[in-house]
Amino acid sequence: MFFSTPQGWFSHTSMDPPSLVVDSETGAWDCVLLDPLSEESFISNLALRYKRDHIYTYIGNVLVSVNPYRPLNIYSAELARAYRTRGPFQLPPHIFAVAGSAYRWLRDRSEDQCIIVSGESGSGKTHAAAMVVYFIASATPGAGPGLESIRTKLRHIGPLLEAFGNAQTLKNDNSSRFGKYLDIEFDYKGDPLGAHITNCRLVLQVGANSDCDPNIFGSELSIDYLKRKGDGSELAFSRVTHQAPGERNFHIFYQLLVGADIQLLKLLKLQRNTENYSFLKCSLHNHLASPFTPATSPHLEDKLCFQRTRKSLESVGFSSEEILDVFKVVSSVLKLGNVVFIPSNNIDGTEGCTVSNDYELYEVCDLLSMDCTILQGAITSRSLFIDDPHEECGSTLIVTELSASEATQSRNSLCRALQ
Ligand SMILES: Nc1ncnc2c1ncn2[C@@H]1O[C@H](COP(=O)(O)OP(=O)(O)OP(=O)(O)O)[C@@H](O)[C@H]1O
Repeated sequence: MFFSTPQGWFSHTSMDPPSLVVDSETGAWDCVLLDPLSEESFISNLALRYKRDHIYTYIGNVLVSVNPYRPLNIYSAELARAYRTRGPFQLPPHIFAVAGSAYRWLRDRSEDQCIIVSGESGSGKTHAAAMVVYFIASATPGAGPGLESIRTKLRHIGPLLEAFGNAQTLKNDNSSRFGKYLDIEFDYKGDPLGAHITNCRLVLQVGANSDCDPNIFGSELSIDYLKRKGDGSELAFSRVTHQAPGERNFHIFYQLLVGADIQLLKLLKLQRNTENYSFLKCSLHNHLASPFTPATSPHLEDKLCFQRTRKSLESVGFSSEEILDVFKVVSSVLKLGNVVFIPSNNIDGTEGCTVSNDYELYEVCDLLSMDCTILQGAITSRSLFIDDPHEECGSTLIVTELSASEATQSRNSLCRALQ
Protein backbone atom coordinates (compact mmCIF):
# COMPACT_ATOMS: atom_id res chain seq x y z
CA MET A 1 0.00 0.00 0.00
CA PHE A 2 1.33 3.45 -0.84
CA PHE A 3 0.80 6.90 0.54
CA SER A 4 2.03 10.19 -0.72
CA THR A 5 1.68 13.87 -0.08
CA PRO A 6 2.20 16.30 -2.92
CA GLN A 7 5.11 18.27 -1.52
CA GLY A 8 7.71 15.81 -0.36
CA TRP A 9 9.17 15.95 3.10
CA PHE A 10 10.43 18.49 5.58
CA SER A 11 14.16 18.70 6.03
CA HIS A 12 15.94 17.33 9.09
CA THR A 13 16.33 19.40 12.22
CA SER A 14 18.87 19.01 14.96
CA MET A 15 16.42 17.36 17.40
CA ASP A 16 17.27 13.75 18.12
CA PRO A 17 14.63 11.09 17.58
CA PRO A 18 13.51 9.19 20.66
CA SER A 19 16.06 6.40 21.04
CA LEU A 20 13.42 3.91 22.13
CA VAL A 21 11.75 3.99 18.74
CA VAL A 22 14.82 4.19 16.56
CA ASP A 23 17.16 1.68 18.24
CA SER A 24 15.16 -1.31 17.14
CA GLU A 25 14.96 -0.13 13.50
CA THR A 26 16.43 -2.30 10.80
CA GLY A 27 17.01 -2.15 7.02
CA ALA A 28 16.81 1.06 5.04
CA TRP A 29 14.14 3.56 6.06
CA ASP A 30 14.11 4.92 2.55
CA CYS A 31 14.42 2.53 -0.38
CA VAL A 32 15.99 5.20 -2.60
CA LEU A 33 19.13 4.74 -0.49
CA LEU A 34 19.43 1.09 -1.54
CA ASP A 35 22.36 0.30 -3.77
CA PRO A 36 21.58 -1.14 -6.23
CA LEU A 37 17.93 -0.06 -6.19
CA SER A 38 16.16 -2.91 -7.93
CA GLU A 39 12.85 -4.66 -7.45
CA GLU A 40 14.70 -7.44 -5.64
CA SER A 41 16.52 -5.17 -3.19
CA PHE A 42 13.31 -3.19 -2.66
CA ILE A 43 11.31 -6.31 -1.77
CA SER A 44 14.04 -7.80 0.43
CA ASN A 45 14.33 -4.52 2.32
CA LEU A 46 10.55 -4.56 2.92
CA ALA A 47 10.76 -8.22 4.00
CA LEU A 48 13.69 -7.56 6.33
CA ARG A 49 11.85 -4.70 7.98
CA TYR A 50 8.53 -6.57 8.06
CA LYS A 51 10.14 -9.45 10.00
CA ARG A 52 10.97 -6.94 12.72
CA ASP A 53 7.43 -5.50 12.63
CA HIS A 54 8.59 -2.38 10.80
CA ILE A 55 5.66 -2.29 8.44
CA TYR A 56 6.37 1.18 7.07
CA THR A 57 9.17 2.10 4.65
CA TYR A 58 9.71 5.18 2.52
CA ILE A 59 10.52 5.29 -1.12
CA GLY A 60 11.23 8.96 -1.63
CA ASN A 61 8.21 10.88 -0.46
CA VAL A 62 5.92 7.86 -0.75
CA LEU A 63 5.25 5.63 2.24
CA VAL A 64 4.90 1.90 1.63
CA SER A 65 2.92 -0.08 4.20
CA VAL A 66 2.75 -3.86 4.52
CA ASN A 67 -0.29 -5.16 6.38
CA PRO A 68 0.80 -7.05 9.53
CA TYR A 69 -2.63 -8.65 10.00
CA ARG A 70 -2.24 -8.37 13.75
CA PRO A 71 -2.29 -5.51 16.22
CA LEU A 72 1.01 -3.71 16.65
CA ASN A 73 1.75 -1.37 19.46
CA ILE A 74 2.75 1.47 17.16
CA TYR A 75 -0.20 3.84 17.37
CA SER A 76 -0.69 6.13 20.34
CA ALA A 77 -1.61 9.74 20.97
CA GLU A 78 1.88 10.32 22.35
CA LEU A 79 3.51 9.02 19.19
CA ALA A 80 1.13 11.08 17.05
CA ARG A 81 2.23 14.20 18.92
CA ALA A 82 5.90 13.26 18.42
CA TYR A 83 5.37 12.93 14.67
CA ARG A 84 3.52 16.24 14.57
CA THR A 85 6.57 18.13 15.70
CA ARG A 86 9.39 16.23 13.96
CA GLY A 87 10.44 16.04 10.35
CA PRO A 88 9.71 12.70 8.64
CA PHE A 89 13.28 11.39 8.61
CA GLN A 90 13.85 12.16 12.27
CA LEU A 91 11.58 9.32 13.30
CA PRO A 92 11.09 5.92 11.64
CA PRO A 93 8.71 5.77 8.68
CA HIS A 94 5.12 5.85 9.84
CA ILE A 95 1.66 6.79 8.64
CA PHE A 96 1.76 9.51 11.33
CA ALA A 97 4.76 10.99 9.52
CA VAL A 98 2.68 11.35 6.34
CA ALA A 99 -0.17 12.88 8.31
CA GLY A 100 2.27 15.10 10.25
CA SER A 101 3.96 16.32 7.10
CA ALA A 102 0.65 17.17 5.43
CA TYR A 103 -0.51 18.85 8.63
CA ARG A 104 2.55 21.06 8.90
CA TRP A 105 2.30 22.15 5.25
CA LEU A 106 -1.33 22.98 5.82
CA ARG A 107 -0.78 24.90 9.04
CA ASP A 108 2.48 26.68 8.22
CA ARG A 109 1.86 27.47 4.57
CA SER A 110 -1.94 27.47 4.46
CA GLU A 111 -1.91 25.11 1.51
CA ASP A 112 -4.59 22.46 1.04
CA GLN A 113 -3.22 18.95 1.40
CA CYS A 114 -4.33 15.63 0.04
CA ILE A 115 -3.20 12.18 1.18
CA ILE A 116 -3.82 9.45 -1.35
CA VAL A 117 -4.08 5.89 -0.06
CA SER A 118 -4.08 3.11 -2.60
CA GLY A 119 -3.66 -0.64 -2.59
CA GLU A 120 -5.52 -3.85 -3.25
CA SER A 121 -8.46 -5.05 -1.18
CA GLY A 122 -7.35 -5.99 2.33
CA SER A 123 -4.04 -4.15 2.10
CA GLY A 124 -4.99 -1.76 4.92
CA LYS A 125 -6.29 1.42 3.25
CA THR A 126 -9.20 1.84 5.63
CA HIS A 127 -6.93 1.26 8.58
CA ALA A 128 -4.46 3.82 7.25
CA ALA A 129 -7.16 6.41 6.66
CA ALA A 130 -8.42 5.77 10.20
CA MET A 131 -4.91 6.36 11.52
CA VAL A 132 -4.72 9.71 9.72
CA VAL A 133 -7.99 10.73 11.35
CA TYR A 134 -6.70 9.41 14.68
CA PHE A 135 -3.58 11.56 14.21
CA ILE A 136 -5.68 14.67 13.65
CA ALA A 137 -7.97 13.88 16.56
CA SER A 138 -5.01 13.21 18.89
CA ALA A 139 -2.20 15.49 17.83
CA THR A 140 -3.75 18.82 16.91
CA PRO A 141 -2.80 21.27 19.63
CA GLY A 142 -5.99 23.24 20.45
CA ALA A 143 -8.20 22.65 23.46
CA GLY A 144 -11.74 23.49 24.54
CA PRO A 145 -15.13 21.80 24.64
CA GLY A 146 -16.03 22.73 21.03
CA LEU A 147 -12.84 21.20 19.71
CA GLU A 148 -13.20 18.12 21.88
CA SER A 149 -16.67 17.57 20.48
CA ILE A 150 -15.32 17.72 16.92
CA ARG A 151 -12.51 15.32 17.84
CA THR A 152 -15.03 12.89 19.31
CA LYS A 153 -17.09 13.07 16.14
CA LEU A 154 -14.03 12.49 14.02
CA ARG A 155 -13.22 9.36 16.03
CA HIS A 156 -16.72 8.00 15.44
CA ILE A 157 -17.14 8.49 11.73
CA GLY A 158 -15.00 5.45 10.88
CA PRO A 159 -17.08 2.89 12.80
CA LEU A 160 -20.27 4.43 11.46
CA LEU A 161 -19.25 4.26 7.85
CA GLU A 162 -17.97 0.74 8.36
CA ALA A 163 -21.32 -0.43 9.73
CA PHE A 164 -23.24 0.85 6.71
CA GLY A 165 -20.63 0.62 3.97
CA ASN A 166 -18.44 -2.39 4.83
CA ALA A 167 -19.05 -6.08 4.44
CA GLN A 168 -17.22 -9.34 4.77
CA THR A 169 -15.79 -10.46 1.43
CA LEU A 170 -13.62 -13.42 0.54
CA LYS A 171 -10.55 -11.17 0.76
CA ASN A 172 -11.30 -9.00 3.75
CA ASP A 173 -13.79 -9.46 6.56
CA ASN A 174 -14.27 -5.72 6.83
CA SER A 175 -14.05 -4.60 3.25
CA SER A 176 -15.19 -1.08 2.32
CA ARG A 177 -17.74 -1.40 -0.45
CA PHE A 178 -17.95 2.34 -1.13
CA GLY A 179 -15.32 4.79 -2.27
CA LYS A 180 -14.90 7.54 0.29
CA TYR A 181 -13.58 11.05 0.11
CA LEU A 182 -12.84 12.49 3.52
CA ASP A 183 -12.42 16.24 3.61
CA ILE A 184 -11.26 17.70 6.93
CA GLU A 185 -11.30 21.46 7.35
CA PHE A 186 -9.02 23.34 9.73
CA ASP A 187 -8.97 26.84 11.17
CA TYR A 188 -5.98 29.16 10.83
CA LYS A 189 -4.49 27.78 14.09
CA GLY A 190 -4.46 24.25 12.70
CA ASP A 191 -7.38 22.87 14.71
CA PRO A 192 -10.03 20.78 12.94
CA LEU A 193 -13.30 22.59 12.26
CA GLY A 194 -15.18 19.63 10.92
CA ALA A 195 -15.16 16.84 8.42
CA HIS A 196 -17.07 16.04 5.34
CA ILE A 197 -17.28 12.52 4.02
CA THR A 198 -18.62 11.90 0.58
CA ASN A 199 -19.28 8.50 -0.87
CA CYS A 200 -21.68 7.08 -3.31
CA ARG A 201 -24.79 7.23 -1.21
CA LEU A 202 -24.03 8.64 2.18
CA VAL A 203 -23.09 12.23 2.81
CA LEU A 204 -22.18 12.71 6.41
CA GLN A 205 -21.19 16.05 7.78
CA VAL A 206 -19.78 16.68 11.21
CA GLY A 207 -18.57 19.80 12.93
CA ALA A 208 -19.05 23.45 12.23
CA ASN A 209 -18.77 23.54 8.46
CA SER A 210 -22.41 22.83 7.80
CA ASP A 211 -22.61 25.59 5.22
CA CYS A 212 -20.37 23.59 2.87
CA ASP A 213 -22.11 22.15 -0.13
CA PRO A 214 -22.40 18.43 0.76
CA ASN A 215 -22.18 17.49 -2.88
CA ILE A 216 -18.99 19.27 -3.77
CA PHE A 217 -17.36 16.14 -4.98
CA GLY A 218 -20.33 14.96 -7.01
CA SER A 219 -21.88 11.53 -6.86
CA GLU A 220 -20.94 10.76 -10.43
CA LEU A 221 -17.28 10.72 -9.54
CA SER A 222 -17.93 8.21 -6.77
CA ILE A 223 -20.19 6.05 -8.87
CA ASP A 224 -17.58 5.96 -11.57
CA TYR A 225 -14.97 5.03 -8.99
CA LEU A 226 -17.17 2.27 -7.64
CA LYS A 227 -17.78 0.77 -11.01
CA ARG A 228 -14.08 0.58 -11.51
CA LYS A 229 -13.44 -1.04 -8.13
CA GLY A 230 -13.25 -4.38 -9.83
CA ASP A 231 -11.87 -6.84 -7.30
CA GLY A 232 -14.04 -9.76 -8.30
CA SER A 233 -16.68 -9.26 -5.64
CA GLU A 234 -20.16 -7.88 -6.06
CA LEU A 235 -20.58 -4.19 -6.65
CA ALA A 236 -21.63 -2.25 -3.61
CA PHE A 237 -25.08 -1.54 -5.00
CA SER A 238 -26.10 -5.13 -5.59
CA ARG A 239 -24.66 -6.48 -2.32
CA VAL A 240 -27.84 -5.43 -0.50
CA THR A 241 -29.82 -8.03 -2.40
CA HIS A 242 -27.19 -10.54 -3.60
CA GLN A 243 -23.91 -11.66 -2.11
CA ALA A 244 -21.28 -13.93 -3.63
CA PRO A 245 -20.99 -17.31 -1.85
CA GLY A 246 -19.17 -16.95 1.46
CA GLU A 247 -19.61 -13.18 1.53
CA ARG A 248 -21.93 -11.17 3.72
CA ASN A 249 -24.31 -8.30 3.29
CA PHE A 250 -23.43 -4.96 4.93
CA HIS A 251 -22.54 -5.30 8.61
CA ILE A 252 -25.46 -3.19 9.86
CA PHE A 253 -28.06 -5.86 9.01
CA TYR A 254 -26.39 -8.49 11.20
CA GLN A 255 -25.51 -5.98 13.90
CA LEU A 256 -29.12 -4.88 14.17
CA LEU A 257 -30.60 -8.38 14.33
CA VAL A 258 -28.07 -9.66 16.82
CA GLY A 259 -27.45 -6.51 18.85
CA ALA A 260 -30.86 -4.83 19.23
CA ASP A 261 -32.74 -5.53 22.44
CA ILE A 262 -36.16 -7.20 22.39
CA GLN A 263 -37.97 -3.88 22.63
CA LEU A 264 -36.18 -2.40 19.64
CA LEU A 265 -36.64 -5.59 17.62
CA LYS A 266 -40.35 -5.44 18.35
CA LEU A 267 -40.51 -1.81 17.33
CA LEU A 268 -38.74 -2.68 14.09
CA LYS A 269 -40.92 -5.78 13.56
CA LEU A 270 -37.86 -8.00 13.32
CA GLN A 271 -36.90 -11.46 14.52
CA ARG A 272 -33.44 -12.02 15.89
CA ASN A 273 -32.58 -14.99 13.69
CA THR A 274 -30.57 -13.91 10.66
CA GLU A 275 -31.57 -17.11 8.82
CA ASN A 276 -35.09 -15.72 8.53
CA TYR A 277 -34.07 -13.07 6.05
CA SER A 278 -33.51 -13.94 2.44
CA PHE A 279 -31.09 -11.03 1.91
CA LEU A 280 -28.73 -12.51 4.52
CA LYS A 281 -27.45 -15.68 2.90
CA CYS A 282 -24.24 -15.93 4.91
CA SER A 283 -24.72 -14.99 8.53
CA LEU A 284 -21.45 -16.14 10.03
CA HIS A 285 -18.72 -13.63 10.55
CA ASN A 286 -15.67 -15.67 9.60
CA HIS A 287 -12.48 -14.24 10.92
CA LEU A 288 -10.27 -13.89 7.89
CA ALA A 289 -8.01 -11.14 9.00
CA SER A 290 -9.23 -9.05 11.81
CA PRO A 291 -6.43 -8.25 14.19
CA PHE A 292 -8.37 -5.63 16.09
CA THR A 293 -11.35 -7.76 16.85
CA PRO A 294 -10.95 -10.10 19.78
CA ALA A 295 -11.59 -13.80 19.23
CA THR A 296 -15.28 -13.71 19.99
CA SER A 297 -18.19 -15.68 18.61
CA PRO A 298 -19.58 -14.15 15.40
CA HIS A 299 -22.77 -13.21 17.17
CA LEU A 300 -21.00 -11.54 20.05
CA GLU A 301 -18.87 -9.56 17.63
CA ASP A 302 -21.90 -8.28 15.73
CA LYS A 303 -23.52 -7.47 19.04
CA LEU A 304 -20.53 -5.44 20.25
CA CYS A 305 -20.34 -3.68 16.92
CA PHE A 306 -24.01 -2.75 17.13
CA GLN A 307 -23.37 -0.97 20.43
CA ARG A 308 -20.44 0.82 18.82
CA THR A 309 -22.53 1.83 15.79
CA ARG A 310 -25.32 3.16 17.97
CA LYS A 311 -22.84 5.14 20.07
CA SER A 312 -21.24 6.51 16.90
CA LEU A 313 -24.63 7.62 15.56
CA GLU A 314 -25.24 9.46 18.83
CA SER A 315 -21.75 10.93 18.86
CA VAL A 316 -21.93 12.40 15.38
CA GLY A 317 -25.18 14.12 16.31
CA PHE A 318 -28.15 11.92 15.33
CA SER A 319 -31.10 12.34 17.71
CA SER A 320 -32.77 9.21 19.14
CA GLU A 321 -35.69 9.69 16.72
CA GLU A 322 -33.31 9.90 13.79
CA ILE A 323 -31.46 6.80 14.95
CA LEU A 324 -34.75 4.93 15.14
CA ASP A 325 -35.63 6.15 11.65
CA VAL A 326 -32.30 4.86 10.33
CA PHE A 327 -32.98 1.45 11.87
CA LYS A 328 -36.51 1.46 10.45
CA VAL A 329 -35.09 1.85 6.97
CA VAL A 330 -32.63 -1.00 7.59
CA SER A 331 -35.47 -3.15 8.88
CA SER A 332 -37.64 -2.28 5.88
CA VAL A 333 -34.94 -3.49 3.51
CA LEU A 334 -34.74 -6.83 5.35
CA LYS A 335 -38.49 -7.26 5.37
CA LEU A 336 -38.91 -6.26 1.73
CA GLY A 337 -36.41 -8.99 0.91
CA ASN A 338 -38.88 -11.53 2.26
CA VAL A 339 -41.78 -10.34 0.11
CA VAL A 340 -42.71 -13.15 -2.29
CA PHE A 341 -44.50 -12.64 -5.61
CA ILE A 342 -46.79 -15.29 -7.10
CA PRO A 343 -47.37 -15.29 -10.88
CA SER A 344 -50.91 -14.61 -12.01
CA ASN A 345 -52.65 -14.06 -15.35
CA ASN A 346 -54.17 -10.73 -16.22
CA ILE A 347 -57.47 -10.50 -18.09
CA ASP A 348 -55.66 -9.43 -21.26
CA GLY A 349 -53.53 -12.61 -21.15
CA THR A 350 -50.36 -10.90 -19.94
CA GLU A 351 -48.47 -12.11 -16.89
CA GLY A 352 -48.99 -10.29 -13.63
CA CYS A 353 -48.29 -11.13 -9.99
CA THR A 354 -49.63 -10.85 -6.49
CA VAL A 355 -47.86 -10.59 -3.18
CA SER A 356 -48.26 -13.84 -1.25
CA ASN A 357 -47.20 -12.52 2.16
CA ASP A 358 -48.69 -9.04 2.16
CA TYR A 359 -48.39 -8.80 5.94
CA GLU A 360 -44.66 -8.14 5.34
CA LEU A 361 -45.60 -5.30 3.02
CA TYR A 362 -48.03 -3.85 5.58
CA GLU A 363 -45.30 -3.88 8.19
CA VAL A 364 -42.84 -2.20 5.84
CA CYS A 365 -45.43 0.51 5.13
CA ASP A 366 -45.92 0.94 8.83
CA LEU A 367 -42.17 1.34 9.34
CA LEU A 368 -41.83 3.79 6.46
CA SER A 369 -45.09 5.59 7.32
CA MET A 370 -46.49 5.19 3.85
CA ASP A 371 -49.66 4.06 2.17
CA CYS A 372 -49.57 0.34 1.40
CA THR A 373 -51.43 0.56 -1.91
CA ILE A 374 -48.81 3.01 -3.16
CA LEU A 375 -45.93 0.70 -2.23
CA GLN A 376 -47.63 -2.40 -3.60
CA GLY A 377 -48.48 -0.59 -6.85
CA ALA A 378 -44.92 0.72 -7.13
CA ILE A 379 -43.32 -2.71 -6.98
CA THR A 380 -45.89 -4.76 -8.91
CA SER A 381 -46.61 -2.39 -11.79
CA ARG A 382 -44.85 0.04 -14.10
CA SER A 383 -46.32 3.48 -14.76
CA LEU A 384 -45.54 5.41 -17.89
CA PHE A 385 -46.71 8.83 -18.98
CA ILE A 386 -46.91 9.12 -22.75
CA ASP A 387 -47.74 12.22 -24.71
CA ASP A 388 -51.24 12.05 -26.06
CA PRO A 389 -51.47 13.67 -29.52
CA HIS A 390 -55.25 14.09 -29.18
CA GLU A 391 -55.11 15.89 -25.89
CA GLU A 392 -54.23 19.54 -26.00
CA CYS A 393 -52.21 19.56 -22.90
CA GLY A 394 -50.67 16.73 -21.02
CA SER A 395 -50.10 13.06 -21.36
CA THR A 396 -51.77 9.74 -20.61
CA LEU A 397 -50.79 7.45 -17.77
CA ILE A 398 -50.26 3.82 -18.84
CA VAL A 399 -49.98 1.27 -16.05
CA THR A 400 -48.55 -2.16 -16.87
CA GLU A 401 -48.62 -5.10 -14.47
CA LEU A 402 -45.23 -6.64 -13.80
CA SER A 403 -44.52 -10.37 -13.87
CA ALA A 404 -43.30 -12.04 -10.67
CA SER A 405 -39.65 -11.86 -11.73
CA GLU A 406 -39.98 -8.21 -12.83
CA ALA A 407 -41.62 -7.36 -9.52
CA THR A 408 -38.74 -9.06 -7.71
CA GLN A 409 -36.29 -6.90 -9.63
CA SER A 410 -38.34 -3.83 -8.89
CA ARG A 411 -38.38 -4.72 -5.16
CA ASN A 412 -34.60 -5.24 -5.23
CA SER A 413 -34.03 -1.87 -6.87
CA LEU A 414 -36.09 -0.24 -4.16
CA CYS A 415 -34.03 -1.98 -1.47
CA ARG A 416 -30.77 -0.87 -3.06
CA ALA A 417 -32.04 2.68 -3.23
CA LEU A 418 -33.15 2.57 0.42
CA GLN A 419 -29.82 1.26 1.66
N1 LIG B 1 -1.33 -1.38 10.15
C1 LIG B 1 -2.14 -2.36 10.48
N2 LIG B 1 -2.00 -2.98 11.66
C2 LIG B 1 -2.80 -3.99 12.01
N3 LIG B 1 -3.81 -4.46 11.24
C3 LIG B 1 -4.02 -3.88 10.06
C4 LIG B 1 -3.21 -2.80 9.60
N4 LIG B 1 -3.64 -2.44 8.38
C5 LIG B 1 -4.70 -3.21 8.11
N5 LIG B 1 -4.93 -4.07 9.11
C6 LIG B 1 -6.02 -5.07 9.18
O1 LIG B 1 -6.13 -5.76 7.94
C7 LIG B 1 -7.49 -5.91 7.56
C8 LIG B 1 -7.72 -5.30 6.19
O2 LIG B 1 -7.45 -3.90 6.26
P1 LIG B 1 -8.40 -2.80 5.61
O3 LIG B 1 -9.83 -3.11 5.84
O4 LIG B 1 -7.90 -1.47 6.09
O5 LIG B 1 -8.07 -3.01 4.07
P2 LIG B 1 -8.57 -2.17 2.82
O6 LIG B 1 -7.37 -1.94 1.96
O7 LIG B 1 -9.30 -0.95 3.27
O8 LIG B 1 -9.53 -3.20 2.14
P3 LIG B 1 -10.81 -2.93 1.18
O9 LIG B 1 -10.32 -2.28 -0.07
O10 LIG B 1 -11.33 -4.32 0.96
O11 LIG B 1 -11.75 -2.09 1.97
C9 LIG B 1 -8.33 -5.24 8.63
O12 LIG B 1 -8.83 -6.23 9.51
C10 LIG B 1 -7.36 -4.33 9.35
O13 LIG B 1 -7.70 -4.15 10.70
